[in-house]
Amino acid sequence: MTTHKLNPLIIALDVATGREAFGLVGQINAPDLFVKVGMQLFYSEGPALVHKLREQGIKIFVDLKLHDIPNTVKGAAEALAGMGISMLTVHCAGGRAMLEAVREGVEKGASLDERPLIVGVTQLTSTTEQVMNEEIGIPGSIEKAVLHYACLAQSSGLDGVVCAAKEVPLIKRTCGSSFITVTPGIRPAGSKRHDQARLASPQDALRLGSDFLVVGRAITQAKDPVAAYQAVIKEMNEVV
Ligand SMILES: O=C(O)c1cc(=O)[nH]c(=O)n1[C@@H]1O[C@H](COP(=O)(O)O)[C@@H](O)[C@H]1O
Repeated sequence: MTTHKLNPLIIALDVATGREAFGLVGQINAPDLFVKVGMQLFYSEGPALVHKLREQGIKIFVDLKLHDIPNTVKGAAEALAGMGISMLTVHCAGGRAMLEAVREGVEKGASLDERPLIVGVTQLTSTTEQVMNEEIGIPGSIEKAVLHYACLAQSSGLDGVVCAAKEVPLIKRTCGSSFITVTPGIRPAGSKRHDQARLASPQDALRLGSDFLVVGRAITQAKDPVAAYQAVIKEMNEVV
């Protein structure tokens, strides 16, 4: 499993073209880059882009948030795992049989010594409690819903979950410290909140126990992405 020695800062490459993606990674040019290729970039550039990034020694999180019948996600997970990536996502809302199928697919597709981490999306960080209650139809608090999915993910063989930083302590207390938490919705002081609802600063996310911080627009849309990346790293390094 590719758990260890991954950079805890994941850059979300939410850009339209490979050219823009390579422009950004070339500018930042850090030795241990860990980037997220999401729907926009993967759907436009495909697996070829993943292979090209890998050739540069970059670690890759492919975030396609799988959510379909078990047989379909199993095949998708197998194909993704065969690309030599380090992390992938699936929606916990698909239920146990689907989550177990992703795990099976990953094990089938991955090489023996290296399988990607599988993390389950709990409640999107753009979702408020009101939206979850009134539109999605899940009653109660966000924390309770997120914890429910975290427990389901763990008992279905996933390595961790994607959640908001504030929810990390409860998940770690319940599922154990080795159950991985990946937290988007990260905003360094002074940056725009955009469409995110459940936010945290890089320092707060680390202090709350988050294992991986996902940062997109605060870096990729900054006037100076290199300075923005370095500022986040500096902020993270200040947390003892
Ligand atoms: O699975 C994810 O990565 C994800 C889950 C979630 O709940 N919220 C969330 O924002 N993300 C992703 O994290 C990234 C956040 O981007 P920024 O808001 O620009 O930092 C985007 O690529 C989202 O697709």
